[in-house]
Amino acid sequence: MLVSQTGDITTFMFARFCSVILVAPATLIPGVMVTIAGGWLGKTYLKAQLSVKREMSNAQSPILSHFSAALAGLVSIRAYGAQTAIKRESFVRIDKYTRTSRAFNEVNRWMSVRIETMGAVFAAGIAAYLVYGRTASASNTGFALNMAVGFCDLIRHCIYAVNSMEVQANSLERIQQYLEIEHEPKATPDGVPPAYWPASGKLSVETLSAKYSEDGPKVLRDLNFTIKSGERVGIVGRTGSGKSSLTLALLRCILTEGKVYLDGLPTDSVNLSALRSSITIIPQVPELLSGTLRQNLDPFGEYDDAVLNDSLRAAGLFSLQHSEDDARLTLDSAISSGGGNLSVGQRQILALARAMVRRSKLLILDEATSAIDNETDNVIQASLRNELGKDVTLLTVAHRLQTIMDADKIMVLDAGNIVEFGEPGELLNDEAGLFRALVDGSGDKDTLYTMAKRSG
Ligand SMILES: Nc1ncnc2c1ncn2[C@@H]1O[C@H](COP(=O)(O)OP(=O)(O)OP(=O)(O)O)[C@@H](O)[C@H]1O
Repeated sequence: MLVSQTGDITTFMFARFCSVILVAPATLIPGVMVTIAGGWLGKTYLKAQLSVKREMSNAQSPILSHFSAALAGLVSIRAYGAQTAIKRESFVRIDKYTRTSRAFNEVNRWMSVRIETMGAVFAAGIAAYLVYGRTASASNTGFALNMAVGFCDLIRHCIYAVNSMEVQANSLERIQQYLEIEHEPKATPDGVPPAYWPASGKLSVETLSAKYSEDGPKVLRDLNFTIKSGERVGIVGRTGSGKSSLTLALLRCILTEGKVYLDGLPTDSVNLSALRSSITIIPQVPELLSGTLRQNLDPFGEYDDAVLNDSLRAAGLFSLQHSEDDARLTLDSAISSGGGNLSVGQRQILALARAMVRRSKLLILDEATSAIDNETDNVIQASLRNELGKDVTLLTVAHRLQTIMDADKIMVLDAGNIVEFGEPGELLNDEAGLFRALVDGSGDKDTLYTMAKRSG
């Protein structure tokens, strides 16, 4: 649209210029000079204006983010009496923005003053020439003057139009950059697995390596392991050892090499959407959608309320709330964007309920490191132990060793390698083992040994 607008303005300019030349041919040279001068002014203005505009946009976003952060934290600001500090910071940011926007307006004024002066001199020159020099008729003089004044106005409009085009072309460049972001392969009909898949949670991994980018380092190195259907496996390791990367590799969220078989089917031959809908991952802080709790559990309206309530009960939500509590969660409770009106523990319980509704055979739990109160944590652990089907394989990325001491097996990762994989008691017997070192180094060592003995 801007291109056609610029084209229209140029046509009008040309028509007006020709009209002036027809009445007063001697104005051809001054007219061309005015056009060239206008072009030069426009070029200089564009150069200055683009960088000032960039500064202005850079100064604008901190104000907006500061305002939205202040709005989100209004209660804390009042509670801690931080109004003055927030106001002071707002003024600093507004001052910075005002300085740049003042420079922006001054650049505009610089251009307008010159174009208008040039137009006035041009029109006055033509008027003097037609009245005292060529003595054209009154109607021709009026016509030529009208055209000349409009001509200079059009030069200014043309400069503004080209300028807006340049500014908006920058936004197009940004859109282009987003369009060029690498996409995951699209779902194809060939990769649709049979409807019964996965019938079990058996997981086999052969020489699985993974990295985050083509030229990045390997974060998982040639992992080989098999997990029987229904087994509970705890994944432990020091920070950065590759625990979360392993969960992402199983979901093919990062670049992988090697083979992963879920219920006998190689996952790289399965559609990504089919693969991801058959595995449920409960991240440390689960994301929820804004809507009702029912919509979050069953976004496509496939299950009736009895099934949904059953999953909430099995996940342990009802044991945490009293029936007379007005704030208790029900299927009709409103959930705000991201699940912001629920605690992390409640969100994990809902994510667990979601996994139960979907009857996933492979459940990956990234244990919440953020403070979950003991009662909620116990409820989640009890639900995982007692309510999941016997054929559901559970992988728990553990940050607290207590959670996985009664697991069937423990996988210990170190620098992207599996260094130990076996039953907890067996690993504890290895005095030089990493798992033993982790247990011995933890504050609740005695409890952990007792737990391992009891489950062994
Ligand atoms: N988005 C990423 N891009 C590139 N490298 C990453 C990314 N996330 C993690 N890594 C790297 O992958 C390696 C394994 O990290 P990962 O997050 O899997 O460890 P972790 O064992 O889950 O750690 P933590 O217990 O702290 O969560 C680390 O070396 C880390 O630097």
